Amino acid sequence: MSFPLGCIADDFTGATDLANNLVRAGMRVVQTIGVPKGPLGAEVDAVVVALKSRTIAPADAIAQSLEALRWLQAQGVKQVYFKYCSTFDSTPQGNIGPVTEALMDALSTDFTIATPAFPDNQRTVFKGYLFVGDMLLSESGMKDHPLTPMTDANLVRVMQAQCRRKVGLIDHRAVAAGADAVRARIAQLKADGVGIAVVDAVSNDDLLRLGPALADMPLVTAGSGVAIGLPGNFGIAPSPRAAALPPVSGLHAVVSGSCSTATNRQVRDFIARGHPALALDPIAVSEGRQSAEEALAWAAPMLARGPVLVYSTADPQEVKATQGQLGVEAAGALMERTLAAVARGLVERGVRRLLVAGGETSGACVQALGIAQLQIGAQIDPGVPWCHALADVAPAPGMHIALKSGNFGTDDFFTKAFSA
Ligand SMILES: Nc1ncnc2c1ncn2[C@@H]1O[C@H](COP(=O)(O)OP(=O)(O)OP(=O)(O)O)[C@@H](O)[C@H]1O
Ligand SMILES: O=C(O)[C@@H](O)C(=O)CO
Repeated sequence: MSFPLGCIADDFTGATDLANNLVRAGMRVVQTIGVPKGPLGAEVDAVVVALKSRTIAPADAIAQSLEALRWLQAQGVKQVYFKYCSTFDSTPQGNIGPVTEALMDALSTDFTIATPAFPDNQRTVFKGYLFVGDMLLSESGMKDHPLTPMTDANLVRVMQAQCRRKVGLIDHRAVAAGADAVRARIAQLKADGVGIAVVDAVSNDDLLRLGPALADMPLVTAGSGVAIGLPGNFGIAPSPRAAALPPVSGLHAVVSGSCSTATNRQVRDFIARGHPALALDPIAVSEGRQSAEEALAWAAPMLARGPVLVYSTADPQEVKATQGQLGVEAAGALMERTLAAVARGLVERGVRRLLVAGGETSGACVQALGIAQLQIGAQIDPGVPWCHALADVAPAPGMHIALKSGNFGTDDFFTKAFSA
């Protein structure tokens, strides 16, 4: 079965974020975990292939993205969307620039756009500068990111450092004037030898005006925001039917390995509401004083009463101290393994609505559950929908799972999600 829009996302929660915006704009969307081996076997309007290519070596990110592109082309897609983070997470080596150029080469196209604008989550671009809330990207927490510190908010400069092609800007004057003005600006940029243009957008209206100007572009690169303006190009309008998921019934749980500011607030809020929560300490786990089995033994009698939380979420000082003792990668890998085993054990014990917080943690949990694809449902908060999946331990009728990016969601997200 063919579908018109094919997407490649550089991480799992980011893929879900993109899929969520497409669903809200009326598309029926499936997210695949990695590149599928064959055709999908489901009737959809878009597929998002979720990779884990954000921080791997550029050559590997290119190879994986091209493999995803070949699969999408074999399904007959009309347009390709490369999704990266709304905070433009990358290093001077990539991977946003190198993957964009490799996809342009493979699609034989001489022009594309680049914009992480996602106004629903306070990511706006003006005069080529990315703002996170009221702060420039370079003044936000992203300046201290351990893997992709973002110290320059000027995206034309950031993108140019990663690209061979000339990078330009479609500024807010053109976007505010509408699709014809954007088309005229693109023609001018092409005549000046520009191959990739950063696009200003400070509101959803900007993104909706931009959409029609992208109708004939073989490749679009962006955060998830641009997605709200694309389904109209394929004659698709918003409809609640796009978000309908097969119903499931069962127990509720949250697993959190994210240590972001937002997730720390969400954990505190969940506990303050009197819900049962168990903290896993990486040092105790590394010394065998805590384990996934123990966490499951703690959770089992509690599950019938409502959602339980198992978390290793900690504040920055605790995380630093742990990393100092175990090493950054070893601490991360240990907790990903442990929380993934907890997620699997919870589903084995009857959990059928599972919320996972953190991109890496989500990747580990989805893989431990043997989930190959997710059907995207209704939004809980911007960027985070409930999804339906079949897992090794949750065969038909399956389970509902939500993958929350570290920075997304309101403080009461862990309780609100289960009443959504
Ligand atoms: N207490 C802890 N100390 C050190 N590392 C931890 C601790 N708890 C979790 N980790 C690790 O920190 C990393 C958190 O990354 P993850 O991507 O899951 O969350 P995030 O960065 O908040 O989310 P996103 O990528 O969506 O922004 C994981 O590798 C996790 O295993
Ligand atoms: O765009 C975002 O901010 C998210 O979808 C994401 O990619 C977080 O990793």
